[in-house]
Amino acid sequence: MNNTYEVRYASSPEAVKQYDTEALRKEFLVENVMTKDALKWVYSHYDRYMISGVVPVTKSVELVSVDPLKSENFLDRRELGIINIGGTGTVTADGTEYTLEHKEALYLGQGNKNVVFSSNSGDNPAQFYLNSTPANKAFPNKKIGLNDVEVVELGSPEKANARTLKKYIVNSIVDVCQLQMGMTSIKQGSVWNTMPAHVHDRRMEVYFYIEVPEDQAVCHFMGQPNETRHIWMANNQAVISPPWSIHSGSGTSNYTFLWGMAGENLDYSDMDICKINELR
Ligand SMILES: O=C(O)C(=O)C[C@H](O)C(=O)CO
Ligand SMILES: [Zn+2]
Repeated sequence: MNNTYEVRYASSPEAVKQYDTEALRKEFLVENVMTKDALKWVYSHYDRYMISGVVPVTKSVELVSVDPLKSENFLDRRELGIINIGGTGTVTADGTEYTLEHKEALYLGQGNKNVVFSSNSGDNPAQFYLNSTPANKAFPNKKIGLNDVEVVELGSPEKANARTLKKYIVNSIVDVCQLQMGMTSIKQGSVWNTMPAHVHDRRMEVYFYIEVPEDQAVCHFMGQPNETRHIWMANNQAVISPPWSIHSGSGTSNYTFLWGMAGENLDYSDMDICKINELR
């Protein structure tokens, strides 16, 4: 099957307190995000956020609707964000071709019907990371190149959290209904992302860890600030962060991650910052 899906229901903070390692991983970790020549979706009931990744190697892959959407076309009532973490690729949307180089992004608005993903070379295929959220208005498609992103330098080497955050799909760059996406790269010698940690009960979030060396790992922290849990993660794995949860990580080396979110507002800086010495 070229297009499959898996549903993840939402869990309450009280329920998650009781989860063991296996249950936490089953509910929140997405182990296989990037699929060769096919699209496999995770449909989260947190803000009906959808997560997938496609690596077209031997053929082009078409975006088709999946059963939970009950719509003829995938984007009839949705918007889609795409970030390419592989070689050069092309996304064709209703006949318009968008070439995405490594770490370039594309926003596709509600109403696109025929969307096809392809790689320029099967030897160095594109790796399209996809996030989709419900939409109620058709905004124009827009490519976001490396010169279009908003860059923010955060943290410091002394606190082991020096990192570069790049905003790709945010409402100061592209008109969106609710989707926001970007990329944060931890600098060499630093290990922490999103520390001090924060919560934004208005928006859920999904992290997709990339550029984690094969023999290394990232420990992702989640939970309410006074009741945290952790999930050990490998390269190219994603984790769903409920709106009531912190989302932060520490690696055994430096790494990069793509973040995406959706919910009540489009205010990236609307975060309730946690005091580090009050985390439990
Ligand atoms: O390193 C960071 O800090 C982040 O990348 C934070 C995410 O962008 C985020 O959590 C946005 O709400
Ligand atoms: Zn956040």
